[in-house]
Amino acid sequence: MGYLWQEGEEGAVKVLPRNLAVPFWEVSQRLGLPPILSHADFVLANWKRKTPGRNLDPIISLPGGESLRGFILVTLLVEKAAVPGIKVLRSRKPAGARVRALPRCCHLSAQPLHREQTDYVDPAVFYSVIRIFLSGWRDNPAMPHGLVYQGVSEEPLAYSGGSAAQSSVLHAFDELLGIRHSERGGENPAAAFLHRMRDYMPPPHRAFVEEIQRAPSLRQHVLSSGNGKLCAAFNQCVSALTDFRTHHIAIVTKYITTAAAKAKAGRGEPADGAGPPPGKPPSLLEAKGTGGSHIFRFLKSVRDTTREGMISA
Ligand code: HEM
Repeated sequence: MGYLWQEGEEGAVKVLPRNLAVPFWEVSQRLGLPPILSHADFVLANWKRKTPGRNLDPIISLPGGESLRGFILVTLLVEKAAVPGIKVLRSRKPAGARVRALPRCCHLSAQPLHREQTDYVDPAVFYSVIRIFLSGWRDNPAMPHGLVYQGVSEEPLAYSGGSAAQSSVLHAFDELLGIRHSERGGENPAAAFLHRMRDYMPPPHRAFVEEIQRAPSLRQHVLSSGNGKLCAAFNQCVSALTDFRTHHIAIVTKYITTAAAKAKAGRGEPADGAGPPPGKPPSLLEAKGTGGSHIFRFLKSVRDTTREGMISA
């Protein structure tokens, strides 16, 4: 990603030389991941302890200094906060017990997102320095034809950039609660995007999400139980997930929309130590996510479908 984007979006490299492309391709094939930086590489596997039992540090880095470190580690904390929920989800306890245990776990995931992201990641650094390095070469006007992986394919290949949309956590909770983003009337770009993001998950994570999708419907179980307490617990989970997505929209507004406006007005100077922005602040992806989706239309549609997953009394 560093090699590709180091000159900014106007100087993006269109051909990845053979000595980088071939090993990258082969390692990715072995891992069952696409040959581009993904959530799995950048967050899930990208941490080490500074010293045994002490705080964490990322293993691989990109420009962005302390803000990059914060961005990686806070995202990792959200994953960690979801662990109790995932454990409940995997447990063999009866469905009712699992629904009752879940609301507390779903709530946890939102906490680090809105509190700590704001404390540790400078929006100007995120927008002007970090973001471009997460960009992909699919649906990206800076690289409309994709990237030629020399020695792998003569035709350019197109892949979406790294995004927490590739995390299995939200996909797993959605499947568990029966929140089907695809049911909002046939062809739904948000659903198609989210579904495509599963190709960027490590194969066991993808298999886990698909296993939950195939399992008997928890929602149906709660509905047919006629048990008010169970319905309330189920709705608390849906509500926690909706809140998480609402907070996330606020984060994206701050880190992309407001930061872009400040950068345009020349008021978005990254703090010292973040490294220089690669070229001009990126503008081509202002309204689009790193995965190429139209950000707010996409995020709001996903949030609204989540809310619609509530069971009415
Ligand atoms: C500076 C902080 C962040 C920014 C600017 C940001 C930005 C975005 C954008 C633009 C998208 C749209 C999809 C794409 O094209 O990539 C997205 C999706 C998503 N992000 Fe973030 N994000 C941030 C932090 C996080 C964190 C910490 C998490 C938690 C793990 C997270 C979870 C998600 C999820 C799950 C989606 C898919 C949509 C959904 O399921 O609601 N994001 N994000």
